[in-house]
Amino acid sequence: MKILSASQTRSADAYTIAHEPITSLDLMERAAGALVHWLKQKYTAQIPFHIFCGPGNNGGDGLAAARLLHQDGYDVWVYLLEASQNKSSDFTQNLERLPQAIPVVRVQTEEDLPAALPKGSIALDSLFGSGLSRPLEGIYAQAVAFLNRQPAPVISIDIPSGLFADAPTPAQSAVVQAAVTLTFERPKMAFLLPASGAYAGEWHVLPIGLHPTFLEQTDSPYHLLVPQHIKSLLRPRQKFSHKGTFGHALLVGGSYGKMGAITMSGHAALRAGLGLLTVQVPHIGYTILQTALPEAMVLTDDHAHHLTRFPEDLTKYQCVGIGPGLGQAEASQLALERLFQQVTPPLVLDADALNLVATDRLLRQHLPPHSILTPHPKEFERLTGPATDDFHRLQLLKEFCAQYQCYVVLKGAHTCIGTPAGEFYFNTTGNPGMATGGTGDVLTGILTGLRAQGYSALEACQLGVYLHGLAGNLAAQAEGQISLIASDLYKYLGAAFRKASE
Ligand SMILES: NC(=O)C1=CN([C@@H]2O[C@H](COP(=O)(O)OP(=O)(O)OC[C@H]3O[C@@H](n4cnc5c(N)ncnc54)[C@H](O)[C@@H]3O)[C@@H](O)[C@H]2O)[C@@H](O)CC1
Ligand SMILES: [K+]
Repeated sequence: MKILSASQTRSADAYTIAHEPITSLDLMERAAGALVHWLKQKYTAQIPFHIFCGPGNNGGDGLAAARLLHQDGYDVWVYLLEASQNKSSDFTQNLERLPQAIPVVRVQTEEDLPAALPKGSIALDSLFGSGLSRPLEGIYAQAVAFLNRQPAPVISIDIPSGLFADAPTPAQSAVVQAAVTLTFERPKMAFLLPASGAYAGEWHVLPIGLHPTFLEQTDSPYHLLVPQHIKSLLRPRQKFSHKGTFGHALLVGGSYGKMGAITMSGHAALRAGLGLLTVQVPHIGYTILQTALPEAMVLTDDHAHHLTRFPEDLTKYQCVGIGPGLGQAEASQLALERLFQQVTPPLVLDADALNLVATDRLLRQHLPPHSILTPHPKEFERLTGPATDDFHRLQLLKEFCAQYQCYVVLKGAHTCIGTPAGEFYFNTTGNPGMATGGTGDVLTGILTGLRAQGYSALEACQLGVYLHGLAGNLAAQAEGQISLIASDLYKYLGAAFRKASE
């Protein structure tokens, strides 16, 4: 699903108004209807709503929602913050339509704000939406501070007020901290990035029927991974297939004290549907692997504690995953240099393999094209240098993927896949329970297992990050987020495949 910029959203609104056709006022009514429908599912008419409206169309949404909630028997208070002279016409018309019975407080100075919102009420934030053009100041910033002080949960309409939809919001800006954001048609970029995403709280997308032709014809490099797309990628198993049909992967890693990492990758690769798995570990890992992962074949390095060479013949493997628990011994670096100068099967590089690539110019120069790299933000920074903000990091991601013709899975709450073509795919599954050691090793295993089965690099990345997060969600449902550990992810991977194919 494409993610639109604020200006593309404005164009989508305008196109819908012109081509559906529908008046702008009626489109706002549809948006308010979707909001109120959502609110009514969640809150009974015993819950009072305090609605803070700004001067633009976001404020207009709030006013229309106030009227609809009032009609449905809810107690509603409206606070008007219209210091700006540029009131939108839909705002003005919705103000005229507001029933007399709704109390309206005109807020010009901080003193006009109530001491506090009554216990048990909900605040709706419709101060500013995607039309925000500069950080909030004066009474608007004071209203934001007021809302953020309230114990009442704040529900932001479209976007938390003060947050820029698709540009960095300057530090120290006044931004509403929403418990929930109800956003129209598409999530905003800001929700997906670490510095801004937390302001949106739990966000929900409310479709408002923007014109499908516009959505189809508009290009965006930013995409969201959604269940329908994932389902379309999954290949069902054919009756006469055999283990050779599903690929043979090699996983390379493990070092003294870090054999668990490569063992977990192995479990995950197999649970991802892989036909055959060989794991290469330092000598010390032989018994560990044969015991902990009986389904895998094991090759041992001559060295007891770390990698010094790759197998001579790599042609029998459809993918090689390198890195979990690898360590950064000089001999391992040299082995990697030799590997990169050969023709290799598709590679998945993680953890110390990435750290070695980051510090060794020769490795970077010879990075085989179409490799998949899976850095977390710190590892990514080692590869590209520091980013000044989340949007700059996306720019660095784009440049890195283009320069090295690789796929980068930048891990985070919304893991982002960067491609050589300059596209970005944000994941929608996963939870904070997965912030625990070893979950990255599991992802490497899943990606290696999928790639070896013949999924393209992009397909493997999309399926891999989505299923990894979905397994995390299913594990958290059963075990809770706090107790979730990395091995739960491959334990629930089968359930994730089942759910994704429903
Ligand atoms: N017909 C449409 O176009 C629809 C618009 N919708 C709503 O409209 C919103 C966008 O509306 P607008 O474009 O009117 O934008 P906003 O409601 O976000 O506000 C824009 C107004 O605020 C002013 N402004 C911007 N930054 C300011 C600041 N820091 N301090 C003071 N004033 C500032 C602008 O000059 C403009 O007058 C969306 O977020 C959504 O909530 C929805 O009703 C769906 C349909
Ligand atoms: K808002």
